[in-house]
Amino acid sequence: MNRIGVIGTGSMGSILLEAWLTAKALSPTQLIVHNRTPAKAVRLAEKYPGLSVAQSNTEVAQTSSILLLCVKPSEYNVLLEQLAPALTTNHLMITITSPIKLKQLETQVPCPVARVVPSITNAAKSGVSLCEFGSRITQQHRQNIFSLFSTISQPIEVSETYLRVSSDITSCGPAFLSYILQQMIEDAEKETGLSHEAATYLVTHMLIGMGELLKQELFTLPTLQQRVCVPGGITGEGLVALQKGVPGLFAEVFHRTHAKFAEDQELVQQQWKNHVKQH
Ligand SMILES: NC(=O)C1=CN([C@@H]2O[C@H](COP(=O)(O)OP(=O)(O)OC[C@H]3O[C@@H](n4cnc5c(N)ncnc54)[C@H](OP(=O)(O)O)[C@@H]3O)[C@@H](O)[C@H]2O)C=CC1
Ligand SMILES: O=C(O)[C@@H]1CCC=N1
Repeated sequence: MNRIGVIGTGSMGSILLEAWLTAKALSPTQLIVHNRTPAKAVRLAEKYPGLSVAQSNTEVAQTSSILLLCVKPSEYNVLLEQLAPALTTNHLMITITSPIKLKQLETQVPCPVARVVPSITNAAKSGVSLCEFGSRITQQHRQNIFSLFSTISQPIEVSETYLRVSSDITSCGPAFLSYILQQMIEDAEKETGLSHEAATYLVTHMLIGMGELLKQELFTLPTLQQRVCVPGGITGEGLVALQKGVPGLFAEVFHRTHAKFAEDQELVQQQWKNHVKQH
């Protein structure tokens, strides 16, 4: 595998890097990193001997063929400017952010570009990563991307149309579901006096067990409900409350994420236009 340059070792950049290293899918010498605040990158190099820290993004581009961009959308302008002197048609650029269209990115760089939207679940070498490929991507690039991300996730290809909602489910989903489960814990505490610790323990292990049932394909989501809902039993009573409050709730979630996404896309476009004017 070619050397991989990870740019931005914040939350997601470091999660991906550590997932590959702990999975032994990559060795530290196959990676070079750079972060705007150097201390974050240095800490990783101390933890994983052999991992190189570049002094600049130009150095990352000069010493690696795959560039994994793990910065936020608003940080792309500066980053692309820093990379420009060293970028060639032989690089493969992978962005992990959603609001920047691949077509837009292709106008700024000479190399093939792809998007892989990861998920925090990849930290456990689990969950999905969403892949979208730009027009310069070859079959070989696809294979390389799939093989790299399959060591820590289930990579699947998505079209731009469904990228947002797919990412809402796979990347934002862990936050949404943990919020709901947090409510279960708090209400159990409030309504019955069960300790926070005990409720957290029960909820956590219920979720792990449920994940196992799905993983082992012993049940699907609908058959799980059917089997737990004993006719005339207690679960059905509890579900009545959920049936009142939950339908439509995720429609609102998706409306909000899509609106924020459109806002971010617009902001990026404006930023890029202003940037071009200034130069
Ligand atoms: N968190 C998640 O679960 C997921 C996040 N994503 C996407 O990943 C992207 C990054 O998110 P996240 O990791 O949470 O954000 P963070 O802010 O934690 O990480 C971004 C990092 O990029 C660094 N950075 C910014 N500009 C540069 C530059 N020019 N050169 C080098 N490093 C730079 C920042 O440095 P500094 O230390 O100076 O701030 C920071 O460490 C976002 O677009 C997000 O949508 C995608 C899927 C899931
Ligand atoms: O909250 C965010 O913007 C990112 C996108 C996917 C997960 N986290």
